[in-house]
Amino acid sequence: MGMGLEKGRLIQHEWDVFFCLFKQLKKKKRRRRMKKIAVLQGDYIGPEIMHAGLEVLKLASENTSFKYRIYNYPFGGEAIDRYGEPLPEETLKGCQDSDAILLSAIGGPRWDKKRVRPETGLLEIRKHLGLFANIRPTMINKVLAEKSPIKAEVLEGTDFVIVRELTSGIYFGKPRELDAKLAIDTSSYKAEEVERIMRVGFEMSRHRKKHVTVVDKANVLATSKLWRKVAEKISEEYSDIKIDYCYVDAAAMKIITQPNSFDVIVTANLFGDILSDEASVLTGSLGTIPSMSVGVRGPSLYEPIHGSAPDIAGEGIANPISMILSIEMMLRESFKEYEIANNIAQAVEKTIEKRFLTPDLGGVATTNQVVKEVIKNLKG
Ligand SMILES: NC(=O)c1ccc[n+]([C@@H]2O[C@H](COP(=O)([O-])OP(=O)(O)OC[C@H]3O[C@@H](n4cnc5c(N)ncnc54)[C@H](O)[C@@H]3O)[C@@H](O)[C@H]2O)c1
Ligand SMILES: CC(C)[C@H](C(=O)O)[C@@H](O)C(=O)O
Ligand SMILES: [Mg+2]
Repeated sequence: MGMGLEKGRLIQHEWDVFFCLFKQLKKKKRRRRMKKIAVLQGDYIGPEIMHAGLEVLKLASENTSFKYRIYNYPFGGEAIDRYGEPLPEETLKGCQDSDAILLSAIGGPRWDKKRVRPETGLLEIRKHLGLFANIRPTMINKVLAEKSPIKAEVLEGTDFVIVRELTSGIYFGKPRELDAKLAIDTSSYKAEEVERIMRVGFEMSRHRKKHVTVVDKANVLATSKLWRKVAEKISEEYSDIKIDYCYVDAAAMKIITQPNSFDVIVTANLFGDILSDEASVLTGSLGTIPSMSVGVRGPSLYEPIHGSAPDIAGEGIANPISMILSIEMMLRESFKEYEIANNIAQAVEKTIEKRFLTPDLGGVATTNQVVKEVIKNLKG
């Protein structure tokens, strides 16, 4: 019996080793698997900057072990024209089935008076994929500081991130009504929605300057009062991190006058939308800021914070940096491809230093010239 047991143990042990190796092999294979990237090229300048970003991705990934395949799907205005809706089933399924999603920008005057707007598709995809946290970094380098309308000494040391709640608040609250005499929007937040976005903010801050600022309107709004209550509770779990509070009107002023006083700003959907466009002024242009939207599970979505810039579409002068840096974020966060991401980041930095700048940054370069320069500056 003893022997049998021993033998059994041995066999069991061999199986364990075998399964362990098998699992490791599978894991390796999974890591090496061709990644699926869903691409939503969007409207107006959307296709121009997406093309630019994908060129950089292609060249930066060449001769590396990172393999990917692009799947293009109709979305936004383009999808309304073809299918009558901004988020067709095929697009949603393709995105759900991907490893990461790249979006440029949608919308524009062409659809402003249509029954359905492209922007509805954007809200739908965020909701369907549960992308509740939108991360919008503001980083400044020397050249961008020169281009900024804000004084260099004010900008000194600025490096903050806006953590914007993305699937609730006034964007999604019910009732929503509109008739000739009355319009209603509803702002609502559940404590659990506030709690999870707070945790994202605190976790991020842990790897940064350990300072969270909750931006709200708690002197007036019930939702903001709940935000503060939840923030206070969660902050007890993060005793190493400093927390403070700022009303949104004052925050709008401080972002311009004391931008280096922030590390991680956690805020509601609408406040985050407005403050992040404002923060882009610090960097000299809206065309420089990337973003990432993450959920509990499933693929994350990467997109510039700006819109489809109809006023410059077709001129070949859109700034591609926001799109290129969104791709850099994707490589880092979804694929852990730090080397390729770092290579792209340094190539963008060099391109800016060498003053290859589009007109929004006071330069004369075209989108293509910037892209060519970024590619030239890639190492290896
Ligand atoms: N995520 C998105 O897809 C998204 C985001 C914001 C706005 N929109 C939509 O975009 C459309 C246009 O909106 P808008 O004009 O208010 O805002 P916008 O962000 O498109 O443009 C605002 C200003 O910034 C400039 N700009 C923006 N991106 C630029 C870039 N990469 N390079 C150079 N200049 C750039 C534009 O030329 C314009 O002068 C609207 O339909 C809006 O709803 C979409
Ligand atoms: C187009 C619009 C719906 C969108 C938003 O308000 O979230 C945009 O402004 C953004 O910042 O991504
Ligand atoms: Mg916006």
